[in-house]
Amino acid sequence: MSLAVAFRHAFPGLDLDIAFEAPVGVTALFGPSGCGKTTTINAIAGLLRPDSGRIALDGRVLFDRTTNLPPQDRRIGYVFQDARLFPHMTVAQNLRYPSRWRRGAARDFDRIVEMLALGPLLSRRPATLSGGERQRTAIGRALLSDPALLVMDEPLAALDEARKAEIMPWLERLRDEIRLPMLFVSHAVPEILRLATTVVLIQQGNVRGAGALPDILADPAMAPELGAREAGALISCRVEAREPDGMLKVATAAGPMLLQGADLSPGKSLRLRVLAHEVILSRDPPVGLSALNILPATVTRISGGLVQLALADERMLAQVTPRSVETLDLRPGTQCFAIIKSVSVLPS
Ligand SMILES: Nc1ncnc2c1ncn2[C@@H]1O[C@H](COP(=O)(O)OP(=O)(O)OP(=O)(O)O)[C@@H](O)[C@H]1O
Repeated sequence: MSLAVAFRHAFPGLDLDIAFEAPVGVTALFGPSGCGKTTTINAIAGLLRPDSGRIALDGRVLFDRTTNLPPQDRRIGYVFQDARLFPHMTVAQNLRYPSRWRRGAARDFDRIVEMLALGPLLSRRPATLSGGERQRTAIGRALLSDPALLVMDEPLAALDEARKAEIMPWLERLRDEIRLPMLFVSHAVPEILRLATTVVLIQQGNVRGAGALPDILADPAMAPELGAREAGALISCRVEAREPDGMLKVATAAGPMLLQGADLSPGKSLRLRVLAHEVILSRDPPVGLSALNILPATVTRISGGLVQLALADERMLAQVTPRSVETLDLRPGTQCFAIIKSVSVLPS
């Protein structure tokens, strides 16, 4: 199951040339305001007819030279920034609305109500719900239309931080339990770090980069698109043991690491966020340092003040000055040590 998108479209001020694939999981469309994210979504949903191209969902052509399916025949569930529920209907009636003509809808209804914990809300009207509850209802309604693709256009943008935190676990559950490609338009790097499996970076109507989230994060050429402060890698690990001093020992492909303060039990899988400005490089094994996490690494790329490192199967970024690159004589293939000052833990 996947979505394949390739289209061109010319607006007076912007030529769009967009191509990417969205597999099962959450594909984040990320880019500055006006880069073409909504236009891309509209082309996929059938709300805009591109000048040329081909858009196919599970091999089913939605748009090409001879085909242009109307939106209602595309099997796309749409979740907007504002939930757009019918105000005069209860939550149950809103949820049932798209499935009125569909077989098997009753079975799906119970499953989706359970998954999104909508049971206690079923008899309420939208005006009495919180923003997060409204969005959960909108997601449930979109899923009950039996979509082959779920499109979420900045679904958290209208929510305050507390409501965002409330709905995030439901979006994660959706990602992990529903085997669908999902497009997620967002400006917010923290949302993308938590939710996305695939990232498509769009700039001025063009795809600047697309790929699995860890690969995009560890690509020095992509760092400027995400914002310099956000440059850094995402590393998978498993909790091994709680040390006598309370520190947590975790196993990564690059070697063991120690974390402070995380309240997690052995066996749990985690993702560690290692920001480029928290990594220092040394050519020799460092001694007498307070940093606990020092891992052997090989330089793979240097670009724009960022050094990409290979640590076994993992990639990491270190922010260094041109002077340090010269002094340490760093180049692809250089063996060195990555001294990691701090990491943050993301739920896996
Ligand atoms: N109907 C239209 N007619 C002419 N130009 C348009 C039209 N729709 C969009 N554009 C142009 O395409 C550009 C991209 O618009 P789009 O809404 O896709 O951007 P976006 O990345 O979704 O932005 P934002 O994050 O602000 O929502 C706009 O800046 C605008 O110049």
